[in-house]
Amino acid sequence: MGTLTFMSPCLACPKGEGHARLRPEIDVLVGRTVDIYWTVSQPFTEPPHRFDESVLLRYAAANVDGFPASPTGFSVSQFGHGQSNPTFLLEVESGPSLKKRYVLRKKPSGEILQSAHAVEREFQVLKALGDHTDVPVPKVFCLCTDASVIGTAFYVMEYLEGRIFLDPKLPELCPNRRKAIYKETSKTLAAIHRVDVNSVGLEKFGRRENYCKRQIERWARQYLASTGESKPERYPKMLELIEWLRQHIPLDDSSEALGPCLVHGDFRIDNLLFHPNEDRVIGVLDWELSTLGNQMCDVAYSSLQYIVDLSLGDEKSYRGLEFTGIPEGFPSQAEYLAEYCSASGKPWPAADWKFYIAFSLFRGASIFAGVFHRWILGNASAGDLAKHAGKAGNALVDSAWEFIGRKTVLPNHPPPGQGALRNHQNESGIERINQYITQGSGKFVPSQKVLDLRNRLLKFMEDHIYPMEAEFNKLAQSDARWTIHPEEENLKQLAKQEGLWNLWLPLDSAARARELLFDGMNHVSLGKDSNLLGAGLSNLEYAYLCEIMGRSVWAPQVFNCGAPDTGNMEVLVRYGTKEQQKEWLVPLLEGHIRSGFAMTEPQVASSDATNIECSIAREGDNYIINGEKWWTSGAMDPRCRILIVMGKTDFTSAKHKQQSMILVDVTTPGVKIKAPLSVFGYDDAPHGHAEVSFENVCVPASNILLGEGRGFEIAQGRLGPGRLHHCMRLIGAAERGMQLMVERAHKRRVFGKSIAEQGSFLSDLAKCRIELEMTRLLVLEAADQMDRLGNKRAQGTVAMAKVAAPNMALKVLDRAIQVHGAAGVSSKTALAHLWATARTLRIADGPDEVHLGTIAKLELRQARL
Ligand SMILES: Cc1cc2nc3c(=O)[nH]c(=O)nc-3n(C[C@H](O)[C@H](O)[C@H](O)COP(=O)(O)OP(=O)(O)OC[C@H]3O[C@@H](n4cnc5c(N)ncnc54)[C@H](O)[C@@H]3O)c2cc1C
Repeated sequence: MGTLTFMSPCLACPKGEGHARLRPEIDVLVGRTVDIYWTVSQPFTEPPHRFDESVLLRYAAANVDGFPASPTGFSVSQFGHGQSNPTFLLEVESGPSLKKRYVLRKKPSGEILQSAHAVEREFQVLKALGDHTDVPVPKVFCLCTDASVIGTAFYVMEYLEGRIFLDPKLPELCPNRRKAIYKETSKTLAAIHRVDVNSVGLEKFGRRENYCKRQIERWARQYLASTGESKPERYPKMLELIEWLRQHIPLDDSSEALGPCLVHGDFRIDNLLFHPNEDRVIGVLDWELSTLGNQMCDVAYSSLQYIVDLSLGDEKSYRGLEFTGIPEGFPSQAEYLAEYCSASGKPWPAADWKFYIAFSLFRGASIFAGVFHRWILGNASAGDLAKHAGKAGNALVDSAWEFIGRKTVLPNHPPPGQGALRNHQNESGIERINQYITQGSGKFVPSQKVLDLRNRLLKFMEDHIYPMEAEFNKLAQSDARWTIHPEEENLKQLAKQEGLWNLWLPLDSAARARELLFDGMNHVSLGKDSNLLGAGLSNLEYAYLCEIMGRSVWAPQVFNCGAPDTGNMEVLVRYGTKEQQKEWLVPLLEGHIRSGFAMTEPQVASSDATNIECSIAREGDNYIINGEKWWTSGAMDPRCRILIVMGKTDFTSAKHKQQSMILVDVTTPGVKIKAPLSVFGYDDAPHGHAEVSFENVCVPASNILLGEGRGFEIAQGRLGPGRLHHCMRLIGAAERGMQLMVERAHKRRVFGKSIAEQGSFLSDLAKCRIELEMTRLLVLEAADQMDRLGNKRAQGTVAMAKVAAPNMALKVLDRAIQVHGAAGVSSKTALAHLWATARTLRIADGPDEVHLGTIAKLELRQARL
């Protein structure tokens, strides 16, 4: 056996160093199999653990299954010094070549704290798990509580051969194996957490409720006992941390509704025994601190290596992998958690992650304080390294405060790819849709290309959009609301670099733009402009992506997929001349400028565009425009440079031939952006919906689009795909509502139960999901029909989607608001703004009644045929 060195105190053990991980460094560091269950280190010599081997032999022969009845040899040796429950290897021979091995674990001799060395509990949990679950644990044979056998209670268990990895960075493994080992680690933890304690007889194994609260008090007491007068100095930040933790205990900590949950209490990679050759766990060890409680504490504890390095030493920063660099092949913290959530079916812990990590660090700091105190007293069994424990403890406290101070600690959702796509999380549907759209084949199963884009988009949202929402909102409510947040422009560049740019541009329109603007050059020859023309997607393909952008009101413009720009660009692509395209379409495609569409007028019912009164009169080589517009979305944006104005060039011709559309540079004299309008109090700064007046505005005649009297024709073209985009985004808005609703329902307790347990909520939630899925299918169908049949023949289905989508989103968001109580109507969540936006789309996208009229007319026409 190799020599033993102290590595790190076990942060779960009340005695700390008494439970220190002792390592056979040679065997393990080179990654070779550690050939015994728990490394044999020292001969059976330690005086406090002496006992009569012959009595033990007799007892074992009578009580241990398969133990040789007449052994020819029997030896006992002790595993690594320092374990809080002394552990021994029993080797028994019953013939020249027949040797059997067992492991015995006992309480320490002498006076002990009963609660700290409860081998009876270890035996109980190992037996329950071994007999009834697939959690890999060594098989236990017998528990002996008769002190006359070896002096204290003990149990005997199976001896397993395998590997223990003592360094969580797994330096001895290649990147692929590291990944596999961590995946297995998270799956094993999930297997423990999935155990139904009632059905395996562990329902009385501990108290579930108020676990964190009790733990905080326990470790706070320990810290106070180890520091202060005539002891090591107290660290004021530790006292503040205790207070912070008391104030931030997660709501579900007191929930009985979650039922009793098994907690390992010391779950970390070096308590797992891996198969000698395969990357799978064959035994979870060290159950001394197992109990019932809050399982997220186990999860956070098992992730601490990302935040801190717990090994003691000189001149250390104690900084974890997030600072020192994540080794190749290693999952990020979010990926590790995603695997765990996927395997356990637990909700994504972003909301309370600060607490759980801070709590684990606090517990560690308290243990280190104890170790340091004992070192000063001269009785630390961790040896000389314990002299660093004081500094290490304070470093953990500093890390906790640094972590608490971070803007974000986890993305709002698990990262796409790996386990997250299979996540059972939240029952929110966000991951459910990932499940069904990524599996098998069928009409609505997107191609691999779309799935790749979708995953990249999801990651972009997690990494860049959700974390910035609060910041963008803050600026939009400040005095500087009509300016652009610099980060928005940075994100646009990033989206462009990542190929998440102009994805809305349909394949056929892109082909036309390529022809006119780039003389038919293909993507490759376009070089740096290669993604200006989108990704060559159909409307159906874009639907899967647009939906994701709809989850945040801030997202679409970052990808240059926001309204009204997409509709305006579509007009320019389809109906613009080469010159018009060069002047306006290119900067729009590049995202350098923005645009507005000015049709609606305050004095006439604008849902019937034949009422429009704005005049566009030809004078020589120019047109003179006079009129009042309102609700010109985007006109307040400082980047807005071009308006497409709808007006009448001939008040006398046929009803649908009077209207024309013309391009107007907003800087043209006579254009007055008068004031922003607000929607339920939201002025949507810096985008805005403006009142605009045109007073003798003179523009070149070449600014007319398609020709005089062609306004209606263009409107039909513009409002096809462009308006379906609203429906796609509304699906995303509703998904966000579902997700927030479910998260809230799990957390919030009313009248003794969580909202998630209230019957009325359950039925409402289910109905929301049904409506959302029906609407999603309708929107996908409409997009598919536009691709296959063209915009005109798809108009009935598009009209249905336009009515169904905002109405569905309103219902879902309204329900989500209700579940949030007063917070739901405030600006504390994204719900109120999403709801307000969805409500406008029952009007802004053409009133429901107009679409219903279209649907009904088609239905009647069909019946006549
Ligand atoms: C947030 C927001 C953004 C907007 N952005 C733009 C923009 O960028 N550019 C732009 O030009 N306009 C924009 N609009 C205006 C929008 O297009 C119009 O509000 C819409 O076309 C309806 O016109 P109206 O407001 O004049 O309502 P009206 O035409 O006066 O209609 C009022 C109501 O009459 C009823 N009605 C209408 N037609 C029928 C029918 N056939 N049968 C039965 N009842 C009917 C409906 O209940 C309808 O809501 C926006 C509006 C909002 C709220």
